[in-house]
Amino acid sequence: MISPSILSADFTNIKRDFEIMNEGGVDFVHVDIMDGNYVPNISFGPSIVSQLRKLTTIDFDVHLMIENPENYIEDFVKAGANIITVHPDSTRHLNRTLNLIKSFGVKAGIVINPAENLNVLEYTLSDIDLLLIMSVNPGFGGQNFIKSSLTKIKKAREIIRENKSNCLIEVDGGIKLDNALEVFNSGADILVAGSAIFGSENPSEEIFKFKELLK
Ligand SMILES: O=C(CO)[C@H](O)[C@H](O)COP(=O)(O)O
Ligand SMILES: [Co+2]
Repeated sequence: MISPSILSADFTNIKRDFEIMNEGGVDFVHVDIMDGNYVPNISFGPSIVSQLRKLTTIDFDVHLMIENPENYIEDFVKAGANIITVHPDSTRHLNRTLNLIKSFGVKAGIVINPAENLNVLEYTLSDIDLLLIMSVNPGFGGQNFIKSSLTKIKKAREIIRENKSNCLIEVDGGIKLDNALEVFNSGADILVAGSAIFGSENPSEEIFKFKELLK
């Protein structure tokens, strides 16, 4: 599955970019929320997300790169999030935050940074619907894919299989047409692609190529 990140979309022409995603039949829209504190960059908040919600019926996969995300879960649910992922080190009581997300009927996930291991899964796997593996350091679009992520994706796939879990693996950062298949074959279910799609001359064609490649 493919989840274009709108971080690299053209916000002066955002309706057009949503039409492209609607027509391209993408599986999710990846929405990156940055607070300038957990990560050294600021993107946008729930009010923008709720405006974007009017432009599509595709599920919003909301990636929270913010401190104390528990304080904003309800706002993002009201804004139209369908999946909410949080970084374990951004929230004091991870189990409580995951339960809070699910209490609104929204899917919950955790995010693993490039230098972090998968140990947190031991006591969270049964509580999550999605594991988001970062293949760049969070904060910016357009960075290079970190190769060691492939080993981590394979390990995560193995843990999920051993535990007979339905948890999906999503991979985020530096995914392009030339590494997408390797990421997919390592065990990813959902690929996030921001600059590869919206930084290209022809985003519709890029979406089509990603879909063809992953068929
Ligand atoms: O979470 C993110 C950055 O923190 C973005 O989702 C990610 O970087 C996507 O952009 P690109 O495909 O250009 O790497
Ligand atoms: Co992201």
